[in-house]
Amino acid sequence: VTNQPAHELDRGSCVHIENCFVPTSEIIAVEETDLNKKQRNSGKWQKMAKPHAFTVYYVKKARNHRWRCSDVTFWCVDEQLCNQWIQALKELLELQTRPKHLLVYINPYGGKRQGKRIYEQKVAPLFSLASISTDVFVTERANHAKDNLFEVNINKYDGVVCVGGDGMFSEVMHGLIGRMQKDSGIDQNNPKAPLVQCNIRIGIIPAGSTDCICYSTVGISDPVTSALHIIIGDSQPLDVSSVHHNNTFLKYTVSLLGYGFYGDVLKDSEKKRWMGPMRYDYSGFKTFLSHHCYEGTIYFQPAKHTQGSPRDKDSCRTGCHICRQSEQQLAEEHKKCGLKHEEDEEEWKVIKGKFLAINAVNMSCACPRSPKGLSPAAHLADGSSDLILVRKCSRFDFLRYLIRHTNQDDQFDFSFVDVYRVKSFQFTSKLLEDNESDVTDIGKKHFGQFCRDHPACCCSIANSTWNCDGETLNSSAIEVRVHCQLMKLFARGIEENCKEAASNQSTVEQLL
Ligand SMILES: Nc1ncnc2c1ncn2[C@@H]1O[C@H](COP(=O)(O)OP(=O)(O)OP(=O)(O)O)[C@@H](O)[C@H]1O
Ligand SMILES: CCCCCCCCCCCCC/C=C/[C@@H](O)[C@H](CO)NC(C)=O
Ligand SMILES: [Ca+2]
Repeated sequence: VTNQPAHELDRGSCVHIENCFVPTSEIIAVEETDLNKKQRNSGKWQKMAKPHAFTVYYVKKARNHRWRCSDVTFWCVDEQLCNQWIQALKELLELQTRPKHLLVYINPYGGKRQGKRIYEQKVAPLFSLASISTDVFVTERANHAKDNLFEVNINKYDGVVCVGGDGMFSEVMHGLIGRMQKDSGIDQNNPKAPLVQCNIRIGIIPAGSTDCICYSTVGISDPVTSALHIIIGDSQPLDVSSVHHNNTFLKYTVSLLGYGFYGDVLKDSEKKRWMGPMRYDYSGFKTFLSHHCYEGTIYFQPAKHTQGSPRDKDSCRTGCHICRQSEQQLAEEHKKCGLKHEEDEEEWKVIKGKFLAINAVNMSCACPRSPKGLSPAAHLADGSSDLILVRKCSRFDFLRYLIRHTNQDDQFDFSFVDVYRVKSFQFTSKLLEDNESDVTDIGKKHFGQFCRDHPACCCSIANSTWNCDGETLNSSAIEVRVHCQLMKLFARGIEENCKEAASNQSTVEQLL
């Protein structure tokens, strides 16, 4: 089957499986084959007196970023040669930085309530094949996983896996980032505190209703694909934004922080959890009909460090050069600025108005309902967020905007939609400004009399709610700051030319 001697394999090798090349980084496991179980179906080998065999399990890439575990068995007459191959391949796998011991949190109530079954039937057998040991924790209440992460001996683990949706991921992320800051003596309530990076990776096994974080970082929401990314030890850095109000930490967000439409949809849908994922369609329709707009003021600092723009045609893909450059650029800026906090002196822009939706997204927010996402050119790890402002418009125009989430047309090509790439922003609702609460501190600091110079207008009915990665957040004044690459996932971003790779591979399969 192969003409390469076992001792010639090195770290970057590919195993040549007939016409199919598998990078060693994508081998899942190598096992001696139990010949009693394995049927010797190839005529050539049936004639062997005492055959020996080993099986290589590897990642097979299918269409639309879907990965599957495939295997091929190598037969051999020489026992010693067979053992040499097994040994050499196992040594190669040892050289890969892969997780060996994982902490798994399962939300049994996320999505269609299938989390436990999905983990037990689809994921646990793969972990066991890859010799990964696990401590599994099925949550009994909301915040159970988060609280537990403050107590466990985290250093025992090479990663944390969450089985659930975006809300469950958010919980685990809060536990990990919070734990990291606590252990390092960082005060999360200080919005300007330089947060400590979280080097322990999180793997997401999608079992929620939207699974937007999984979809946007892997390209598909599929439990087996995600399990394989975890097994081979992929790594994808991720920007995280912190949300504060008056020097009080509220939440972190990695996908959507949305006020107005998406906040209202979430708030209404929480009452309908019994409907499962359908609740978003029901509440989406209801919220669309209500057509509420909200008045407020947004201050933002444009992200000057990054070369990209939200209107770019190219999207963030595996090994993205924009993310790499932004990381370097930010590191240089931090070195130069030192303790000077120059960020504060940088330009702030202000926008006042009536909005149907204010969406800040750290990633595209692609999901099965919206395959390109809310901002198709947003980057996973460039230290910026795309701030999308949908101004008051007719129901018909808003519907046209929503429909563009689901097709190929440019969703920013509307006179009532503005989009900015930012590194921080602040929002204050008009209601709060009028009440002259403490929150005006935020605005006054940068713009003094600005708000009072513009008399009140007629639109505000009540405040909306924030949709923060699928969790509700009630604050009508917030301060948001993007922390570049604060954490890492077991993922590799979305791969380019996936369709081509998949069709090449299927040709190979036909040849085998
Ligand atoms: N055992 C539990 N009982 C009740 N709620 C839980 C439990 N474990 C976790 N949760 C909470 O359930 C909420 C929603 O879970 P999850 O995100 O997994 O599903 P979802 O909301 O259906 O999916 P999505 O966020 O993708 O729309 C999270 O806020 C999480 O904190
Ligand atoms: C009539 C056409 C309607 C089209 C509606 C398109 C809907 C696209 C939905 C995109 C949501 C992406 C943002 C993700 C948000 C998640 O954080 C959150 C929790 O999982 N999900 C929702 C729905 O708020
Ligand atoms: Ca980003």
